[in-house]
Amino acid sequence: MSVPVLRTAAELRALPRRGRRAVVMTMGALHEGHAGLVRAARERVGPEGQVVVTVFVNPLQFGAGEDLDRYPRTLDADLVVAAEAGADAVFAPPVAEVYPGGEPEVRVTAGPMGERLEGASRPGHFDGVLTVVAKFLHLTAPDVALFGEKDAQQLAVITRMVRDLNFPVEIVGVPTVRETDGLALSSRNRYLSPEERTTALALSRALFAGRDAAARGDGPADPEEIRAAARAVLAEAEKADPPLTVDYLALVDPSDFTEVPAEPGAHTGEAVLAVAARVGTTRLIDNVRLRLGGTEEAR
Ligand SMILES: Nc1ncnc2c1ncn2[C@@H]1O[C@H](COP(=O)(O)OP(=O)(O)OP(=O)(O)O)[C@@H](O)[C@H]1O
Ligand SMILES: CC(C)(CO)[C@@H](O)C(=O)[O-]
Ligand code: BAL
Repeated sequence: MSVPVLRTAAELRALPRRGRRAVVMTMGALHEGHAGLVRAARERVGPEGQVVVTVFVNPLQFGAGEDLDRYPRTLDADLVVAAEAGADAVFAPPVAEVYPGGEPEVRVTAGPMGERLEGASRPGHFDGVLTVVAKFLHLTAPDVALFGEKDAQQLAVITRMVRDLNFPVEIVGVPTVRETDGLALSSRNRYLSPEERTTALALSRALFAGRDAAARGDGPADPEEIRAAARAVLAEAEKADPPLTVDYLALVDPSDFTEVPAEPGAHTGEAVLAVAARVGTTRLIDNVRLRLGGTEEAR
């Protein structure tokens, strides 16, 4: 099974439009989470529509000392995954095609939301993400763009950019795909040794413990109990061998990623419990959505 690979903006422009067009943006090293996004894209546009997958490791969103150089680049395998999941074309440009003048002087700024959690740990990260997402939305001109809830803050800043800057596209979030033991699929999982992977399971276990705490009782959930339940699991993993180092654990409002206040009932409706941690040299993130009214969200 094969899929056409487009390397330049000119080749992409020459791709004839067919029905509604969906785009799934990725950094490659495709896994079943990405395949799920492509299948969801196909469902959105139907058999007569068009699904374009982008594969691009965007240097602009990596900070100094991050894993830009070692990030897995597996285009041949990615083409197979994209084709099998139902993509019609893959746009995989070289860096010089996306940034012909070198680093762009003009960028999209993510604003205050881009400085919280992931943005605090990775300064400038979301400006880099939004700049390339804006470029790819212009280049692919989709009716709909799909992003994973695994990167919940990224999904929120992209949704905000599209609203604030009037991009004519629908943004759709797709639930996180997990291994049967709970680990969220991520391209960076392939950095993990078997022992590190065992420790890394604490991320999802902590989130599920927080979600269980939210579902206990009848009244409004207690944010401090949720945080404490998750923190207890992480604390154990900080003593494991190899250990986990927590970057942040936060219970936030999904629309702007501000912290949910400690008092039960002060924030009603949905919240996101998010975690970032390092195991060895690998930094992983994960999150779950939960209802502070006490009703458990479906996984
Ligand atoms: N497990 C998953 N379930 C659903 N969507 C996912 C999953 N993993 C990644 N995605 C989504 O796929 C898109 C491309 O993400 P990306 O290529 O960075 O993959 P990744 O596995 O998150 O990689 P990384 O390890 O670099 O974070 C994003 O919208 C991301 O949220
Ligand atoms: C959205 C994205 C493709 C932009 O480089 C990237 O941040 C990712 O893979 O999530
Ligand atoms: N999946 C988010 C892209 C990044 O970590 O840079």
